[in-house]
Amino acid sequence: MRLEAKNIGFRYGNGPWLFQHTNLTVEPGEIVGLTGPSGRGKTTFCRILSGYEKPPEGKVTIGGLPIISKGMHPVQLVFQHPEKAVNPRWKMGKVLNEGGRPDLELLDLLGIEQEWLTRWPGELSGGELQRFCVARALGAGTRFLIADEMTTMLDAITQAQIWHAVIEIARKREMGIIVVSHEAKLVERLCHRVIELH
Ligand SMILES: Nc1ncnc2c1ncn2[C@@H]1O[C@H](COP(=O)(O)OP(=O)(O)OP(=O)(O)O)[C@@H](O)[C@H]1O
Repeated sequence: MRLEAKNIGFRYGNGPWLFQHTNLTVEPGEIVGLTGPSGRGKTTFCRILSGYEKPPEGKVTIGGLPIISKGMHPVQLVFQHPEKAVNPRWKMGKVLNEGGRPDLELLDLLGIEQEWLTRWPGELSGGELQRFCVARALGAGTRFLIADEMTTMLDAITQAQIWHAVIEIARKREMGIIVVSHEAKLVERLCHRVIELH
């Protein structure tokens, strides 16, 4: 089931068009890099793909069908700031369960410790918190993951561990990934192909 964005046009309110006639196809199991200068609309495009924004022009489909808005979205977005992505009043066990029953192998691959599940978000480091956001995004129903500067604020070792886990799971499940990053080396290393938003 491929993810397709066809003829997408978007602008905020009555502002100028950020992009128009934009197309993207990602196959299951494919890893695609999305690059472009700052402010060009990469994050906005990712938000459209994952259902947070409805484009005034064009459509997004999976397997040729529009995405149903009930339940967990099959296109999951993980962005740079994990502290903005979790409810500060929920302990981590509950945060994790938002993505469905956690996959123990995945938690292990991501280096999530059992003891962290009883902590509040504010009691974890940024890197520890981001591991939870990744685990939550990789629920059983996820077909495509969008990593929008997902590991940008992390040290090289944590970055490598998270990507190793994500790639491993993606390979097993034939999940597609879109990688948005300003780190050219990371994009080059991870992706089968790279497209530029312009
Ligand atoms: N809610 C909003 N209302 C109005 N304009 C917005 C809104 N969100 C983003 N923008 C504008 O849309 C443009 C594209 O932003 P976006 O975050 O998608 O770009 P980007 O390519 O991801 O940038 P970066 O690489 O710096 O993260 C920017 O000029 C931004 O100021």
